[in-house]
Amino acid sequence: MGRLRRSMLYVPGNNPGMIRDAHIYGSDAIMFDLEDSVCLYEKDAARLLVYEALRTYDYGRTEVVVRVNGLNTPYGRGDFEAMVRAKPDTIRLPKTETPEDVVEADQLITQIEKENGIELGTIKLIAAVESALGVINAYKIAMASSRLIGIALGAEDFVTDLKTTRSPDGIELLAARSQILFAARAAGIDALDTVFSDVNDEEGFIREAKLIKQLGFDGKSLINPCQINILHHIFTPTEDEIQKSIRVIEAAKEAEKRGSGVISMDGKMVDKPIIERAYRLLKLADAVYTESVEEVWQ
Ligand SMILES: CC(=O)SCCNC(=O)CCNC(=O)[C@H](O)C(C)(C)COP(=O)(O)OP(=O)(O)OC[C@H]1O[C@@H](n2cnc3c(N)ncnc32)[C@H](O)[C@@H]1OP(=O)(O)O
Ligand SMILES: O=C([O-])CC(=O)C(=O)O
Ligand SMILES: [Mg+2]
Repeated sequence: MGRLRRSMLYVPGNNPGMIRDAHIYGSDAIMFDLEDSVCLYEKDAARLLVYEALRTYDYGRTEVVVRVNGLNTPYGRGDFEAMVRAKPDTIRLPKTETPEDVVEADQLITQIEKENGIELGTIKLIAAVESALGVINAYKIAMASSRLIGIALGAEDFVTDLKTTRSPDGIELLAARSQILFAARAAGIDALDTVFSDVNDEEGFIREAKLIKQLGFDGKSLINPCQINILHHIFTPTEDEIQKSIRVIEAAKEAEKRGSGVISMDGKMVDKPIIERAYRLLKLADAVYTESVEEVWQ
């Protein structure tokens, strides 16, 4: 099982207080933003602030991601130059539309790594898809670089591109979410869902988090610390699921001894894919309980 990426907390890159304390809330990743949460006249200041923070603070085991500006903007190149040298774990490329966007970012990172004596391939990439063209190209994007560890949806920009808005049940996002998920699974990387923008709508957030987990996503971007524990709770296997998985595996081992591939448990068929899911659930439970910081669900 790879790194847990249930929760990625966006932190505006121009907010010194939030940047210093971002990891204390216990999200799996923190994502310093140089793009759309930073207005044009603060772009340079934010880049400098995040650069200094990355070189100064110890964020412990939390994955550190920076969302840079795209290379088709006046800020993109400077963001890459500074951020690669500051060595976050991962750079998130916004508004990715083609595999060439990823290749261009990959080559630039390689060049900066070389110039600064950083081991090649150190900095990983997440490609965020935020337009119809990006969704159509999702698989090619997901396959475009060995640095890619995930492909993500940026729904606010996406619905704007589609000329619609976000609805409570998210029907307008279903096709894009599915396409991104297929692309991620086919490429063997993580599928990461978008932000839920109404901090005060807890019920709506829970509904969306359950939906994306059921679709198969590995996690979701967040905008506020109050969303972290709710999301982690939804992504944590229940005691019941854990016990059932243990029984499935025990029954499968017994069946194997008897030379039988398919068995029945509580009236339901248990065969290879079900056994594989049981192992995966136990691995997730193990990662959640051993790797994540304490979480209290009340
Ligand atoms: C479409 C897109 O591109 S979305 C991605 C870009 N957007 C962002 O990055 C926005 C990130 N989120 C935020 O800036 C804020 O959460 C807001 C503006 C939405 C709400 O801010 P507030 O009203 O201050 O939130 P709230 O009152 O819940 O904050 C509680 C505490 O959490 C801190 N906090 C809030 N959001 C964050 C965050 N994203 N990261 C780190 N700390 C945070 C606050 O500083 C505050 O700390 P304090 O108690 O020490 O003062
Ligand atoms: O990455 C995200 O979820 C936030 C974002 O940029 C968008 O929704 O357009
Ligand atoms: Mg966006």
